[in-house]
Amino acid sequence: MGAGKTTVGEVLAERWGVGFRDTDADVVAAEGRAIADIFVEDGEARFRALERAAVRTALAEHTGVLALGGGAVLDPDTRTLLADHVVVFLQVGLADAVQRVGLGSSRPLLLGGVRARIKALLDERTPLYTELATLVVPTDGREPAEVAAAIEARLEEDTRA
Ligand SMILES: Nc1ncnc2c1ncn2[C@@H]1O[C@H](COP(=O)(O)OP(=O)(O)O)[C@@H](O)[C@H]1O
Ligand SMILES: O=C(O)C1=C[C@@H](OP(=O)(O)O)[C@@H](O)[C@H](O)C1
Ligand SMILES: [Mg+2]
Repeated sequence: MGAGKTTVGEVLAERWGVGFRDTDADVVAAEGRAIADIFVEDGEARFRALERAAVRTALAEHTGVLALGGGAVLDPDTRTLLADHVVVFLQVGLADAVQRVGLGSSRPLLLGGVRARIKALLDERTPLYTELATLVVPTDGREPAEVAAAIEARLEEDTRA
């Protein structure tokens, strides 16, 4: 949340001339309602099930850049689905994340104290992100285009190695 997955994913896809897809947008399109509404009306578990299905479908039919939601990897089946893919973990510190997401209410898990909620989510999820990532890229103090360029450079280094 606020790491820049959606923003940097779009920049990267444009840079590479490939398609971009975001599982949050896929869930919203399939359900015809906002993510915040899904959380309020049906709960987080239902959202995770919809998200798991969206990740499965996107990985099967999409060949470009795919952005996931920040909590997607909480689902064990989703983690398994990611096993053979290049997975980039966009690292963000508390201060930059808070600044980026502001006080917008479109992220239901941030309701009730943005700073404290982001800290709790970062503490809880960072071990999972690190475990799943094939590439870890810091984003603090970097513009989305710089982050996209850093991902590209690191992937090229890996290809040469
Ligand atoms: N590297 C960055 N520097 C500054 N702002 C950023 C950066 N990456 C994303 N943003 C901004 O932060 C907000 C959240 O970005 P977003 O791409 O939706 O993150 P995520 O998909 O990881 O939640 C957006 O307003 C976006 O413009
Ligand atoms: O961290 C999370 O659990 C969530 C992150 C959101 O996506 P972004 O990480 O793209 O904001 C979205 O999937 C939903 O609000 C839940
Ligand atoms: Mg996003």
